[in-house]
Amino acid sequence: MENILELKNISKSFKQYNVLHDIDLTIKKGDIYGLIGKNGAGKTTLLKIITSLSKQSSGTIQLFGSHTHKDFIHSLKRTGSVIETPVAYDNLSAKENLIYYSKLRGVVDEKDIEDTLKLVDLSDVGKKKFKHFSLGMKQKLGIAIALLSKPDFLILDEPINGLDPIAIVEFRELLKKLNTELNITILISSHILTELYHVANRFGILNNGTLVEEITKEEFEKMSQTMITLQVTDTAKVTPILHEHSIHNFKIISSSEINIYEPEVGVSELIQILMNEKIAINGIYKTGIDLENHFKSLVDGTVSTNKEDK
Ligand SMILES: Nc1ncnc2c1ncn2[C@@H]1O[C@H](COP(=O)(O)OP(=O)(O)OP(=O)(O)O)[C@@H](O)[C@H]1O
Repeated sequence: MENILELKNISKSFKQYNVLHDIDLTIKKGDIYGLIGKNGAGKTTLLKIITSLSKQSSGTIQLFGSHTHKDFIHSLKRTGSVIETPVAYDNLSAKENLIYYSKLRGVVDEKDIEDTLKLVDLSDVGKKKFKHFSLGMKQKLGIAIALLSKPDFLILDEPINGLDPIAIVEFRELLKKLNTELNITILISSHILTELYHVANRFGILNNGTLVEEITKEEFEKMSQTMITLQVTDTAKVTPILHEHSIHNFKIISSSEINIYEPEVGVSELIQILMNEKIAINGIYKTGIDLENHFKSLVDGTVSTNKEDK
């Protein structure tokens, strides 16, 4: 499938302070890609680099397959973005703002403006000025402005931040509509994991400027059904044994607990392997893991599991 965006070894430093480290990230056509990271992880910095609002210290960006800087700048025309807070004129209504921005961008079709207002569900807000909009309405207008140039790729920085539950649901529906009906590929950042889980099909987890994992929703769902938690006296003795049996996909949670993510390995098989090696098992169970716990395990090295579920 066509790659919309390909980042290779993107790093960014502000003076001596390294904010992004060797980011490799790929977004495919049709993706809703959720970039997850705690406050300060580097999400905005990365999105600014992708949209050319900031320059990387090193590394390459390919947008719509661009090979030269000129191609890249040209490809940016196919990209719409709302970075940080949505910007519009306080004393203008939704429609007046769209008319203003459409003139600025050379889009003159009045019907486009009406269609865009309808698409983001702002047709009925009349003469209400932007400064009196709710945060959800402001986010919608920000997207509407970005949509005026009919982008193939939309980049949204923390659009869910601060929205009330109803606005979140509406927002999710809007993103799905843009993705499925208008074939717009979307990159959306957030620290609200569960909200991205409902809307994204692929996730990149950013921690302290490093992309610690890229995972599809499908892979995650498979993994979440197949995690085995193993409790032993000393995990250091167990890890070489796991490797010897071709079990490589695991995470050491503490000196006494390991999570194993190998769909092919069953609990009884694992018990047999450990018994043969004379390892005492203090506990072993299949457990569910949700995106939030997975995120915690990657960024803090801690996972809380619901042991009642076994
Ligand atoms: N212009 C700058 N000069 C120096 N440091 C900066 C600059 N811009 C960002 N940083 C630092 O880079 C780090 C990452 O910031 P960034 O805004 O990208 O994080 P974020 O993941 O978007 O967080 P948030 O959700 O809080 O916006 C932070 O420690 C921030 O202080």
